[in-house]
Amino acid sequence: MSLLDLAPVVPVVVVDDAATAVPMARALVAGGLPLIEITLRTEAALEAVRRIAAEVPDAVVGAGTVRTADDVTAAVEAGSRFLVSPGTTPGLLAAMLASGVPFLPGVATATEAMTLAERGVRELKFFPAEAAGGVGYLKSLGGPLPDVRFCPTGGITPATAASYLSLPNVACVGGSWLTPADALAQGDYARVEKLAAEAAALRSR
Ligand SMILES: O=C(O)C(=O)C[C@H](O)[C@H](O)COP(=O)(O)O
Repeated sequence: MSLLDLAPVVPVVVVDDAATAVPMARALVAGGLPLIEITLRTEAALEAVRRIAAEVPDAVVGAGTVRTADDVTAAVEAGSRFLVSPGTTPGLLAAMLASGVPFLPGVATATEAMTLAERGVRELKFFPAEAAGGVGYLKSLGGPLPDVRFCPTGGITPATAASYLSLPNVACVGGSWLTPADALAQGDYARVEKLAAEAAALRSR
């Protein structure tokens, strides 16, 4: 089974304070979303990955915003069990292939998806989903590229997630709406759990 089949929604989290990481991850898991992507955009990100990997065994924590080979090394050393990137360069792809963990490289065009499929990589992040063409664009890619599965991310909301999930080439969607910055800042993990439970109830087909 693929990582993409663990949950219909992958929470994409920006962690400003590593102290929020463990209770946040517990709330997401309790709500039914075990796959958690911590974006490497903040100083606290790697520490957040370390803490979740050590203290929340039911979570499958990974790193997002992976852009370089050094990011790959740091993310895996911290305990990331998967890697997600916004786009894919040859150097980054080589590092991800060598990492030993599953990864979702970012693409936004048919050519990029075909280039990765040529390398045997057929589970991809479609980013930035809404801005790059949304549901209609992914539906169009499904005709000529039926063997490629996507996790669209970028601009997806609770209101639009279901329409993405209804596509046969969409396995799950990613989004930041599960962990609003104010909820994390206030320690409102009950709100995170509620948002996660609503998202977990979205069915893919
Ligand atoms: O950080 C990364 O690796 C990215 O590629 C960008 C994120 O996937 C989006 O920023 C998701 O955020 P929303 O659009 O608010 O749901």
